[in-house]
Amino acid sequence: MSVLTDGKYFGGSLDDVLLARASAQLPILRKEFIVDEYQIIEAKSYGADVILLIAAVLTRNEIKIFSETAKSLGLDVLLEVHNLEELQKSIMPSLDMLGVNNRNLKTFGVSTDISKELSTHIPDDFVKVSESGISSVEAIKDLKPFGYQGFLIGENFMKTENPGGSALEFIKEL
Ligand SMILES: O=C(O)c1ccccc1NCC(=O)[C@H](O)[C@H](O)COP(=O)(O)O
Repeated sequence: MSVLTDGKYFGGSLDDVLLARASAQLPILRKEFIVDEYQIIEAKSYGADVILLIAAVLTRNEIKIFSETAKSLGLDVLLEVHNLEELQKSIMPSLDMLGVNNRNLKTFGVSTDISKELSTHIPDDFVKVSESGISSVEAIKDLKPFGYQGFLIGENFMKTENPGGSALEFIKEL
């Protein structure tokens, strides 16, 4: 379960992690622009299981330090990339999952083609996650042959009156 904790752009907060922790037994991802080790300690303290690191805003050295800090705290790490350059810069053993964001940050357009293109460049040691712009079961079925096992879906559920119920219905159809 992905919990956006960024307040400025998404209206989230760490209290949302506490609420999610108290409400569900699922692993919780703190979805945040992590730029400081302190945010990783916060994630652990508030009950998250996984942190997101965004390759577009971090150097390779920062990714190494932050992912090793997370692992030392027992957290898993999802590293997000948008292109091959970010992927090649970031691959290292302290990551658990590699996420390809289907949203182009320059145009905000979404296409799962980038997940397909990058899939062959992601070593099998990592869980492959396709992120954003997914709104149908067909899209998942289309991505699975490319090795994707995780799918980050937000708007498709959040725009409904009952996001939890919509997610359950969606999962039943898979
Ligand atoms: O994740 C991004 O790159 C992003 C860029 C601009 C606005 C919002 C963004 N992400 C917010 C989210 O966490 C999304 O809900 C998540 O990536 C899932 O995507 P979607 O299913 O398209 O909502």
